[in-house]
Amino acid sequence: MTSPGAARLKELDREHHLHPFTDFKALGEEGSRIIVDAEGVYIQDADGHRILDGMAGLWCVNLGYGRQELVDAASEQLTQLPYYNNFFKTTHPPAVELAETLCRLAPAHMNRVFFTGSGSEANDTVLRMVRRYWALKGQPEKQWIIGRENGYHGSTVAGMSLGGMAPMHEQGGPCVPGITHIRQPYWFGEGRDQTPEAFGRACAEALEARIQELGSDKVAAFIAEPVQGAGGAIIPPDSYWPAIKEVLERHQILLVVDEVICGFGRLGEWFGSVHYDLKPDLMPIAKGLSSGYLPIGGVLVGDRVAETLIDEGGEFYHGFTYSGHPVCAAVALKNLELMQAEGVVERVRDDLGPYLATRWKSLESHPLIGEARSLGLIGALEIVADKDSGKRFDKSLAVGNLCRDICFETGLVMRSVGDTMVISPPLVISHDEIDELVRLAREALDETLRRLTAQGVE
Ligand SMILES: Cc1ncc(COP(=O)(O)O)c(CNc2cccc(C(=O)O)c2)c1O
Repeated sequence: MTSPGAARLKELDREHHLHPFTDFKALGEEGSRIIVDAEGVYIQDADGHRILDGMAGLWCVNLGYGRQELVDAASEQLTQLPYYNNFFKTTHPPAVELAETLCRLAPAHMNRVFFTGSGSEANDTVLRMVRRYWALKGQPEKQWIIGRENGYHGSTVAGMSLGGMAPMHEQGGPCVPGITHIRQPYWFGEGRDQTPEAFGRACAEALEARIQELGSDKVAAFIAEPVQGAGGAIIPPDSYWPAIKEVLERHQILLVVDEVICGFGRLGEWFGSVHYDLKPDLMPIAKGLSSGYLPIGGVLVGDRVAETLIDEGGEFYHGFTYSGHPVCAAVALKNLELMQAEGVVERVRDDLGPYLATRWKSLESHPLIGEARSLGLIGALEIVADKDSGKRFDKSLAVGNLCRDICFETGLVMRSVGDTMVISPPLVISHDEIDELVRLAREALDETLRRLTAQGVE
C-alpha cells in the first residue's frame, strides 16, 4: 500500500493522532510537519526540506541516522528470534551480551543491569529498587527520595513524581508520596546574585538542610541528572557535585544518577557520572543506548544494592513485557560496538566538545543572548530582553517557541525550554556541520530579533 501524500498525512494526523507533550487543539489548527527521511545529522520532511537535527531526535540519535549496521542487526535478530521474554528463567544471546557490554563500560562497581523499554520505566524501576533495598536492610522507614525542582525523570506517574516539573505535577497529580524536591543548580536563572561557585555550594547546602528536616534515617535516596537536559541543559557550577557528594557521604543515602540523556558519550565520557567523578548506586539509562533506533532502557545497579537484592530479596516482583527485548538489545549492542570501534566518546571529549564550545560561545555576542553554555555535545542559549540585566521577555511572548519555529524555517532543529534554546546534536557531527549549526542558530536569532522589533517588542 503506498503511503498517502503529505497533505493527506497531515489531515489524517489531525484527525487521529494525539501527540506527546502537545497542545492538541493548537497543533490541529497549525498542522504537523511530516518527517520522512534522515541521513547523518539531517532529517528531511515531506515537503523536501533538509533540516540539521540539532537535537538528535530527542537527545538520542547519538550515532546519527542511516547507520545500515543497526538496520542489519535488527533485521538479523528479527529473523532469528523476534521476541522472547526473560521471565521464565529464560534469556537470549542479545540480552546477555548487552548486559555484559554495559557492565564492562559502566563504572567498576556497577555489575548488574535490569532492562526496561524506556527511561521512564527505568525510573519506575529505580523507585521500586530503592524501596526494596531499604526494606531488606531492615530500615523500611527510609522512604523519602529527594529530587530537584525542574529535574526530568520521565512521564509515568513515578517518573513525573521523581521529576520536579510543576506543570506536570499540576496536571498529573497527586504525585507518588515520599518524594520531595530541592533547588536546582541553575546559576543563570536563579543564582546570578552570587558567584557560580558560591551558588553551587548553596544548592548542595539545600540538600543537607532537607535531609536534616526529614531526618537522615528517613531519607532513602537522592536522584539527579549530571546535567539537567529537558530542564534546559543546565550545567551545574563546578562546586556543585563535589559538595553534593560530600553531603551524601555523610548520610546513608543512595545516589541515583539519571543518565538517560548524559549517558553514552553526550558529555565526552561514557557516563556523566565519570565526568563528575560520581559513584551512583543506581543509574537509569535509555536514549543513546540504542541511538534511538529501537526503544530500550534499563537500570545499571551498583554492587551494594545488587548484592542485597540478590542475596536477601527472593523474587523481585517487577518487570515489563519488553524488558531486554531481543531485537532492541541486538541494536543496542551493535550501537555500543560501533561507538567503541569508532572512538565516538573520545572524539566528543577531545575534539568535538571543545570545538562546539568555542563556536557556540561566539553566539553570546548576539544582542538576544545572555549566556551561551555547553559541555560535550549539549548546549544552551539564554534568550534575554536585556543583555546587561539578564531581564527576560514577558512569558506571554513565548520568544523561545518563536525562535524554535524560525529555526525549523532556517533548516535547524533547536529545542526551546521557555526562553532557553537547547541543542544536543548527534555525536557524529563534523566540524563543518557544527559551523553550519552555529550559523543557522545565529540566522534564527537574527530573524527572531527582527520579528520582535517589527512587533514593537523592547
Ligand atoms: C533524564 C531523563 N530521564 C528519563 C527520561 C524518560 O525517558 P523516556 O522518554 O524514554 O520514558 C528522560 C526523557 N527525556 C525526554 C523525553 C522526551 C522529550 C524530552 C525533551 O527535552 O523534549 C526529553 C530524561 O531526559
